[in-house]
Amino acid sequence: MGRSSSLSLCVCVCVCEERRSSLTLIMTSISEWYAGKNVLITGATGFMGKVLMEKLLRSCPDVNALYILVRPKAGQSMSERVQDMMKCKLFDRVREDNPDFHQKIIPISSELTQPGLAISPEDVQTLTSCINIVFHCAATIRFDEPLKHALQLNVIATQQLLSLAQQMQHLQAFIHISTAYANCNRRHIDEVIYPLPVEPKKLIDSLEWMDDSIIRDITPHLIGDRPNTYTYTKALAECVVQQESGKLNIGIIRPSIVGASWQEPFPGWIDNFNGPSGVFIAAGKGILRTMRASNDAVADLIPVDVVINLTLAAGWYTAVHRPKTALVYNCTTGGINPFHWGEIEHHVMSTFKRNPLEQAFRRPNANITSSYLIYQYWILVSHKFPALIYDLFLRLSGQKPQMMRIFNRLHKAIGLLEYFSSQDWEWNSDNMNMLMSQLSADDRKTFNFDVRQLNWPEYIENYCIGTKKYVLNEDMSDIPAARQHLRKLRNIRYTFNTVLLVFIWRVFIARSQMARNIWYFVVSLCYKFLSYFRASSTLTQ
Ligand SMILES: CCCCC/C=C\C/C=C\CCCCCCCC(=O)SCCNC(=O)CCNC(=O)[C@H](O)C(C)(C)COP(=O)(O)OP(=O)(O)OC[C@H]1O[C@@H](n2cnc3c(N)ncnc32)[C@H](O)[C@@H]1OP(=O)(O)O
Ligand SMILES: NC(=O)C1=CN([C@@H]2O[C@H](COP(=O)(O)OP(=O)(O)OC[C@H]3O[C@@H](n4cnc5c(N)ncnc54)[C@H](OP(=O)(O)O)[C@@H]3O)[C@@H](O)[C@H]2O)C=CC1
Repeated sequence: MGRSSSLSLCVCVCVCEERRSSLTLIMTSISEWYAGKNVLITGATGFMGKVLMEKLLRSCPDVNALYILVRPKAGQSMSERVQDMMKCKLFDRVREDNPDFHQKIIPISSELTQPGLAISPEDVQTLTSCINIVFHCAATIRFDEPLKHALQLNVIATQQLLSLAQQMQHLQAFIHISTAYANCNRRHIDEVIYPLPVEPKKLIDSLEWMDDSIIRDITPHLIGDRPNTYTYTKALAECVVQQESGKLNIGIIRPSIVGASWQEPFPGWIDNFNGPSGVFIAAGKGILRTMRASNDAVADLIPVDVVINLTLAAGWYTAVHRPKTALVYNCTTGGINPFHWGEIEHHVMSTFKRNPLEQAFRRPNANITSSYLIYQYWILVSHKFPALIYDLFLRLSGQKPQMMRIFNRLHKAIGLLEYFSSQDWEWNSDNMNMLMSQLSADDRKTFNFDVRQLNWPEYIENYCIGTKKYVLNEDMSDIPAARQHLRKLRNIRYTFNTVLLVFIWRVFIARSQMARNIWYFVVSLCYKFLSYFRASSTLTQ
């Protein structure tokens, strides 16, 4: 064989080998791909971070290690926080499968708002030499965060993490968690990174030297037609990811309103008051009686397990296919399986009537309205008036009044949410569909993000029960006592209404002949109506 033919054979063998190995790589299942991998997660102590860790440990049991960036908080050291977190009920299934699962979790001390993310040089060395994939979940999700802090965490920390990722020798994918509302100033949102009128780097440089009061003054001008600093800084973060991605393989996940789990690790898992959860709880406790929302607007809730399954699948796809530019995945339900706020209200109320929360303030009975005047009326009659009476009762019984304070906080919270519950958006979800089509039948089951199968009434019921069990730590066996409490509240209401009626009668009606005539007229009209309906129903029987 001549030199040239042996060379071409060698090239051919190499090409075939390369093709085979890339084919094998493409054919590997998601959990096979994660086998042996070292994963870096930010925001692991948060709602989504915990579900992400749980799913990785449970469905990708051969993953090598999860490196998590954690800070000490509320008097607890980093290790105490991680130990506490691993005791959480969320990890019950993982614990059952592998009681030593904690050995795979390697906490790294980090404060994301500090230079270099406050990671020690030894830890930087470890991370840069072993990490294969990064999931960046950490963020401040508060709607009222001062711009400087939101920028520090949501944008500058992302920039710093990207620069750390650039140094990682074996990194195959960087997945950034954004929000579907990053571009909520648009009605139709494609899976693209939209440019902003301001250059993120210039903004970061300018805000650095500015006084807090000046920043507060210019914040409304900067955020423009976005409702808060959260959505604005998440949009800036996307631009930073695009600009600073260099040679990294990037995926951006944009979930809408992340709610309790649909199926995994069990239905209804939720551990916070964010977004709709706080509203559901406040309504279930009988505190919230009204909220501004449009009955017909799409409630774009997305279960947390769906978001996490899509995120893990996107990690696999990004590493294996290495798309040339960052792929954005709008992770929403509205365009695929729409459900509306009016329907949510109905199912939430019905669930809490059947499964009441303990020690409710009043019987659950909330109504949403899009009318400002009706909303203000109900705020006065159903929130402020009962709060005043209750605080008066507390004062008279020697206790500290608290209800008005609770309502003021509630009004602030629902005021910040109403932007999202009063209008519709249209998200394109081509990349989510494309990703689904790339999965094997088994992966589609294990990492299910097909929201067409979501049964909303069942999901909302599990969500509400989840808030009761996992957020409020209430026992389902106490439901009879909670029902008894609601009956007591009903009797108090009947008594109160009767006393009020007698009072109105004594003060206004009994003193004037004309009021008495009107009163008798109304009563006789009601009586005639009742007799008419009784007679007509007897005839039809
Ligand atoms: C029954 C009919 C229902 C019909 C449904 C109608 C409408 C649906 C409602 C909402 C839909 C819109 C959701 C939009 C989400 C957009 C999607 C995103 O991108 S995700 C990010 C979501 N982010 C949030 O949701 C954060 C919003 N929260 C805040 O910004 C702040 O928490 C705050 C509301 C401004 C309150 O700040 P404050 O300083 O006053 O309090 P804290 O946050 O420090 O909390 C103190 C304490 O209270 C608990 N808490 C917080 N929120 C609530 C709440 N809503 N209800 C009850 N309790 C709440 C909190 O856990 C703290 O407790 P503790 O001190 O024990 O830790
Ligand atoms: N929840 C939702 O409805 C939606 C969320 N998202 C996005 O998903 C991601 C995760 O959200 P979610 O889990 O709900 O948020 P959480 O508020 O539950 O979690 C936030 C995480 O970020 C960490 N973090 C915050 N500040 C710092 C800091 N200075 N240094 C280190 N870590 C910090 C928190 O750590 P610590 O425990 O120490 O505070 C926590 O682990 C975010 O990027 C958010 O924008 C997008 C759409 C909807």
